[in-house]
Amino acid sequence: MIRLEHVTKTFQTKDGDVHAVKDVSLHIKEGQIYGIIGFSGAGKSTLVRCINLLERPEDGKVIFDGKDLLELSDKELRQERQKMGMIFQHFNLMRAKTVYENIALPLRMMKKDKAFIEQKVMELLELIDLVERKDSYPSQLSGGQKQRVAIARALASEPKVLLCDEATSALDPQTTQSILKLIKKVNQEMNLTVVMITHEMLVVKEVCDRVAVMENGRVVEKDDIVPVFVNPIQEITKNFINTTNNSNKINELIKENHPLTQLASNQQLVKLKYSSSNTREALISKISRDYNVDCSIIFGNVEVIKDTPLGTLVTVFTGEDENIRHALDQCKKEGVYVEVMKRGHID
Ligand SMILES: Nc1ncnc2c1ncn2[C@@H]1O[C@H](COP(=O)(O)OP(=O)(O)OP(=O)(O)O)[C@@H](O)[C@H]1O
Repeated sequence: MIRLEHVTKTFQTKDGDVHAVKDVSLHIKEGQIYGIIGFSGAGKSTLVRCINLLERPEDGKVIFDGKDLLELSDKELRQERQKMGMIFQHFNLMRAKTVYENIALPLRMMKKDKAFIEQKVMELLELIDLVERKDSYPSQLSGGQKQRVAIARALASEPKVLLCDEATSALDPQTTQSILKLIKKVNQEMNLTVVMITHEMLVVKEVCDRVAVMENGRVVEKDDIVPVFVNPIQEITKNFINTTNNSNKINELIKENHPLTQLASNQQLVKLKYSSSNTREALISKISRDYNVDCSIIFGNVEVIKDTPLGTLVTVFTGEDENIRHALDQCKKEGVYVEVMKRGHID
């Protein structure tokens, strides 16, 4: 659906060149919800604005629906842009227009007739559950309601893609959930491809199928969502993931040499992560029996990544070195992520 190939965007400023996006290649498939995460200034907004050419990259290709957008005439580009809706952190609604008129705006620009507009806007108002507020003005709505109107306006031209630039960043956690639910719904019911820029891993965890992590203009890691959560490679990705649960607390306890993490010479402290719901009990008791090791869990957590449960266990393994090694090899064979966090040593 969208293929970015070696996209590069540099801004010339009076203080010199700002390399906002450097050599980024991504493939966003039809029907996917694709997250782009990074800290402020990482280049996320610039990258997403390169997708609809609100920013023109100086290098690379932006291929949408098989067409290289950089090769199109202005008229052709306008047509392709109609297939991409966009929503923003601060909603960008027209203050002097009602909810109804805000949603109707793109249809009026497309010169659709009155009956078509009426039907489409009412459909969209029902979708966003705001039929009763059709004559309200944006200033009379809550943040969540404004974002719903912005989503309806973005969907009015029946786009194939919805670009979301920090769409939930100005909203409280509960309203964020309701907007994410709406985005998931339109993704599933309308087969809409969604690109979500965010600095919140919780948003990615809730809705995305795939994620790219940006740092200093580059994509430093990209993968499907479950593998990223099970086995993040880059430090920045690990830090983002740590914001979604408290399993990193154990690292602090290790640093402090907390009694929970003090080990005898025949013990190892091991983090296990698994992505299917029934692995835990069966695997732990099985390896304990088969390899003659004791496993005592000191931390356990299950979180749901999109719709997949992902478990984390921090476990003290007690036994012969050789036996623990075999037990951990068995875990790896079963698809469990294994990280030895600390080994006991002979004083
Ligand atoms: N029009 C512009 N002119 C000059 N520099 C720009 C322009 N737009 C963005 N930048 C710079 O490019 C870099 C990337 O900015 P961008 O807004 O893409 O990052 P971001 O990850 O979306 O951050 P944020 O979440 O804060 O918006 C920053 O250093 C920013 O200052």
